[in-house]
Amino acid sequence: MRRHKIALIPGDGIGSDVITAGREVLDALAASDGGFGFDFESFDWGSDRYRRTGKMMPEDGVDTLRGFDAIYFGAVGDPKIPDHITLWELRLAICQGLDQYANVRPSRLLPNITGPLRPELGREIDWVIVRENSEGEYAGAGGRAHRGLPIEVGIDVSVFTRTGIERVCRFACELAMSRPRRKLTIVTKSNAQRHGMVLWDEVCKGVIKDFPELDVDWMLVDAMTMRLVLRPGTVDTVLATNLHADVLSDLASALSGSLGIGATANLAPDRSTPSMFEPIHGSGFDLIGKGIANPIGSFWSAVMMLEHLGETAAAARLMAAIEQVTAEGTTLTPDLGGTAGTAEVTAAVITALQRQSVAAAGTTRSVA
Ligand SMILES: NC(=O)C1=CN([C@@H]2O[C@H](COP(=O)(O)OP(=O)(O)OC[C@H]3O[C@@H](n4cnc5c(N)ncnc54)[C@H](O)[C@@H]3O)[C@@H](O)[C@H]2O)C=CC1
Ligand SMILES: CC(=O)C(=O)O
Ligand SMILES: [K+]
Ligand SMILES: [Mn+2]
Repeated sequence: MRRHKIALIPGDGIGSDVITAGREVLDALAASDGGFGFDFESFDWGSDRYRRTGKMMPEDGVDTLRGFDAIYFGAVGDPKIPDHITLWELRLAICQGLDQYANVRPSRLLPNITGPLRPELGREIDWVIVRENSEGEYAGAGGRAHRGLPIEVGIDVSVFTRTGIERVCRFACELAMSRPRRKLTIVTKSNAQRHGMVLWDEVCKGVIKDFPELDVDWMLVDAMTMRLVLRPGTVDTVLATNLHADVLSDLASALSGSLGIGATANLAPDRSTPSMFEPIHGSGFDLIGKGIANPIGSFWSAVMMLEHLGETAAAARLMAAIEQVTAEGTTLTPDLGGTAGTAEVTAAVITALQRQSVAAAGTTRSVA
């Protein structure tokens, strides 16, 4: 039997709810498949640990993760601890430490879900956003000085390197080429940001020469928000910087129904380090302890993890089960207009998995 060694990092708030749910679904999937299994190891890294020890994770946390096939992550963030501490000491420490430079975020309307767009426009959403995940605006370069004085200053420096742009652009081109429309939109703000963003455009112009069949267009990020809303069908694969794609992907997720649906793969494409899979949302301060967080984003992220692990048939089965639950429409969380809790949606997906035949799963579409 194939065994996959998975590090579970539920983290904070609703991250913990949706990873508990995701693990249940993955266990049910493995049990009904019979060909593979998971060796899960759960880590208590996050804000409670920070309160106890002063650290979000141990000093050698990133090295501990190197021994796993993949990481399944919830969310980080606590109402009582500054967000920049929690994010930088856990999620960004892992993504940067393991050089997971390609963040992949698919969006489409799941069956029977009505997003905020008019139905004929909403149905056109079928996007994958590729977010540069190692540098750019979130490189962490900068500093503060003269604290508390009138001359106090805070500086964040965006860092764009030829290597960083080149590798993520090549990744996005290959991903776009693997999709039927072979279409890539490259997003920057190279009118106002005249150094790093101009380098971005120049490097990408060089990379796309290796992909003559790819249909490439260029957008400034402000206009891109307009295009996602008004002409969703003209967009397929999108490449953008760390900050721009962070913002665009929350918009994309909301346009496809809810922030609770969006899925992410933080990929280390050369596979020399493990990749990390998580819903795009955060720890959901307003939902903590209510048991109503939508687990679909974490399930869809599990689909991406299964694909990465080579379990493509199981990935298709899980996606089909998610789609069956949204299609039925009777067991949805409040963000999608329903009244169910996280546990009920989880149970519904497990029931759908148990009912489906492996043959039927072979006809479902893949994630990206
Ligand atoms: N990758 C990560 O771990 C991320 C962490 N954060 C952190 O999370 C904390 C809260 O940040 P916010 O900006 O409020 O973003 P958030 O994503 O936690 O929540 C934004 C809104 O979306 C809703 N929402 C999010 N996930 C949902 C789900 N599964 N089901 C239903 N509704 C859902 C929330 O109720 C809230 O109204 C902060 O500490 C922030 O730094 C934010 C984004 C990503
Ligand atoms: C931190 C954050 O917003 C994200 O990973 O999307
Ligand atoms: K998350
Ligand atoms: Mn985000």
